[in-house]
Amino acid sequence: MNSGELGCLEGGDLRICGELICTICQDLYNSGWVTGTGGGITIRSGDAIVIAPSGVQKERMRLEHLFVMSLKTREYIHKPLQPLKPSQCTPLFLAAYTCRDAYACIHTHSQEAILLSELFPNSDYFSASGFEVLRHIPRGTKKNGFYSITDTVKIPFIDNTAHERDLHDSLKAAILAYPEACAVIVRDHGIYCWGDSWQDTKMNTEAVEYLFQAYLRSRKIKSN
Ligand SMILES: CSCCC(=O)C(=O)COP(=O)(O)O
Ligand SMILES: [Zn+2]
Repeated sequence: MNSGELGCLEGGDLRICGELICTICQDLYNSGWVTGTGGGITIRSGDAIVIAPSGVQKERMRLEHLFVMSLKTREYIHKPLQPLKPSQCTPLFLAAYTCRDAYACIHTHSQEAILLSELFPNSDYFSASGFEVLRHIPRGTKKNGFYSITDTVKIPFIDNTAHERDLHDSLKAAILAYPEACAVIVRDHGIYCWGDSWQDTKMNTEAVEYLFQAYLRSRKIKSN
């Protein structure tokens, strides 16, 4: 464990990851995809993963509030000096890192994810075809290429639970059952979305959330 307020977040790649986490959380808040203390993001640099604290307004976080964990040992390399706990999303972020070799993971609380849960109460997945934005959604990872407009993308649903940590097993099962998905919808809660880098993770989240918005709007117009 490094000493000092920032420890290993003082400089180098981990500081950059930490600064990105703070900035991207502000973007998520301004997009309306997180409110209150909900949602979050983690970013990885090699074996080190940077994690936000739990129960704080994520758009107001600063570097000194962040945790750093070793992916291999699961031990904390750095903890904030303030009495904070790591995000309850940590086991879920770890599922994306280990099952998909992701380099970042974003958790939103978007209303569109909630609306889709209501619209498809009995479906195992949300599916869509015919949208331009599909060309920006990877088949699980960009190493497998991207969807085309005529393809059908499937994004699995999992049921919500009272505690974030209890979502772990079903999230992991969905990640493994849908290798061509880069996101999972937690019913009536939000999404987890990952990627091969922080940039890919941010773009994948934007593309998936955009698809949800476009799908719901187009469905509304067609039903009028
Ligand atoms: C069901 S747990 C509620 C917390 C939550 O959904 C969330 O997104 C934020 O968790 P955190 O621990 O990072 O504040
Ligand atoms: Zn949440």
